[in-house]
Amino acid sequence: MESISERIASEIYDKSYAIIDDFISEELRVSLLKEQSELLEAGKFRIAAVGKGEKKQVRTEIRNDQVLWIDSDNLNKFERQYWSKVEEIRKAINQRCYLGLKSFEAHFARYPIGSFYVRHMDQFQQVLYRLVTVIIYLNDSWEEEDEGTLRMYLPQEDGSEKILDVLPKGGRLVVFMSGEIPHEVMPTKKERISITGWLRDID
Ligand SMILES: O=C(O)CCC(=O)C(=O)O
Ligand SMILES: [Fe+2]
Repeated sequence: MESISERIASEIYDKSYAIIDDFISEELRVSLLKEQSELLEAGKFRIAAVGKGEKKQVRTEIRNDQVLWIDSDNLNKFERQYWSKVEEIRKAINQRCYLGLKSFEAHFARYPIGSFYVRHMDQFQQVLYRLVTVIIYLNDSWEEEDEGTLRMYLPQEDGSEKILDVLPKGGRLVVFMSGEIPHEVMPTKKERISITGWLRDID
């Protein structure tokens, strides 16, 4: 039987994205959410920046979430559980799509009420090594009226785009090709928590 990772890899191969509900257990989701709120309390989060290197700057008209990078050399028990599940995805995508993915980098992201991230692409000049975006949502509950959807602009064969709105439901995993799918976070009406990461072709 096909594993979840193999299913993700074949969906990435076929349509450049995959959405998997209940990718992590409730126990793991709650533990990661709790860790996030403790780190927030401790003042560890920073206003997210855009760009990289010398071009890096805070531009709150583009994005106004807060992030905290996870140190992949010092993972705690729960982070390690998530990393090992992503590792399965990395291997499966490499087998199916020959992308040569080597490593994973990720940060917690917190979107306070009213915050957003305008349309963008995750792979650009400074970060061409970001090949696949992997997002896990940690929210306790999410309804249509909470808004804050991930809006994906799926390129169509005829050159047009198809909009796909994804609710950031807890336990839901979204994977997509970083250089192929423009996307945005619509303004949220409820605090919105996730871990966003990228599979890379560098160590
Ligand atoms: O949280 C999301 O749904 C998307 C976040 C995002 O696009 C990013 O951090 O680059
Ligand atoms: Fe993004």
